[in-house]
Amino acid sequence: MASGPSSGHGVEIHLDEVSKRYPGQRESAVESVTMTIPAGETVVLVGPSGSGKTTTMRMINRLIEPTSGTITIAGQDVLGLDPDKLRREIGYSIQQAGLFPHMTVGENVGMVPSLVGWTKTRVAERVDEMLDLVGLEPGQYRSRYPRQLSGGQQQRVGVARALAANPPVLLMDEPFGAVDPITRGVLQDELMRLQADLGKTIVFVTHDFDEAVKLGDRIAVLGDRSRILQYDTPDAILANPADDTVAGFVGAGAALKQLTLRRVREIELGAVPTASADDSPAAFRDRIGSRRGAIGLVLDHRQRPLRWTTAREAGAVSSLARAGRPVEDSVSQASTLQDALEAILTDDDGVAVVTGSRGEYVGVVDIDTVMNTIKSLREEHADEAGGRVTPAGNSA
Ligand SMILES: Nc1ncnc2c1ncn2[C@@H]1O[C@H](COP(=O)(O)OP(=O)(O)OP(=O)(O)O)[C@@H](O)[C@H]1O
Repeated sequence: MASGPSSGHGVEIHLDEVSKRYPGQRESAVESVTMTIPAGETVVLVGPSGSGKTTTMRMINRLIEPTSGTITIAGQDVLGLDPDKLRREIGYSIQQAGLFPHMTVGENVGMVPSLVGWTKTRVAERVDEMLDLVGLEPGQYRSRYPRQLSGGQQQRVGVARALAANPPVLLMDEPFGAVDPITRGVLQDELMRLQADLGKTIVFVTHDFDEAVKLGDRIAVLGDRSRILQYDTPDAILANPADDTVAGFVGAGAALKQLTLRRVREIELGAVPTASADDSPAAFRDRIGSRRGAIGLVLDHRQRPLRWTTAREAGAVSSLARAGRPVEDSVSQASTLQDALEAILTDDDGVAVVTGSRGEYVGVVDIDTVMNTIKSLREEHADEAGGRVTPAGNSA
């Protein structure tokens, strides 16, 4: 393909009216799918079992041959390329890692680079580099066999293998489907970290909508025969599912899931009166005022939150260092709104204090701020929905 495997940067993939009918079947498994997967983005295909996600994905590297339609990668028609060469230029990682059991970890990871003719030394270096990248110490793991690894470690090797020849495109078919939820979360975080550096074009298949929300720049929700029900950003799909089927797939708690996509730094923070611990309690009492629910924040000499206090509590002590109650918890500007909501719900006064990179006070969030954010997100996407553009060839 145009950019070649060595440059490694993501390239655009385009599917144009792609269909697949398996031999002997009356109905097609995939019917006329048209979609563009932008260069450098992670696009997640989600949909119920049997909707044709795997079939769609495998046609991209021609593990399955399309019955009709065109697929281009970086503008090149994949049907015009040699399938073996094509597959070496596309990383592929599957559930249960799909490692060769009789090959060591190092041999598995180095397989494609060896096949495409890298020297032994270069392959060995690359294997170690890749194992490092996915958090496996090369000296400890490169000579093991897959059965000597945990499920999560095998998945890591699977990802290392897929990345080894630095392909511009990565196809991942439920790569984290077979591990426990905690390991899955860790592997998802690692993939996001890797992708932030690598900028591959990733097509990712999953059943798990939450995984799609977390990993996807865009999500394609597929129905029967891979019909595209909605293809949009996670935010837009959560705010405004295209129809009842998508809404059902999004599941309960769409608004809560949306909160995981927003960071505290993106919203307008509120403010409360602040004083330093050695300020006059009486003066601070007056500044907080007697409005119902009014509270103030006592800061230390480095502006870090120390204590919450009401006017009455401030008036009852000789030093603000003992006023009210300690600040138990704070959120950072990088926290998600879901974290902020958690902090608000567990705080006695329903307020979360937000701190900057040095732990200094920068503002507060309360339930009204969170609700207003959700409301404006919904309105924003409702406006978009008025003029929604559906992928060509699909009636969403
Ligand atoms: N080799 C095959 N021969 C005949 N039919 C097949 C073949 N492979 C898949 N199918 C059928 O094609 C349809 C789509 O299968 P596919 O595996 O692409 O779906 P999927 O969405 O990936 O499902 P899952 O989430 O369960 O993996 C299914 O109805 C399946 O039975």
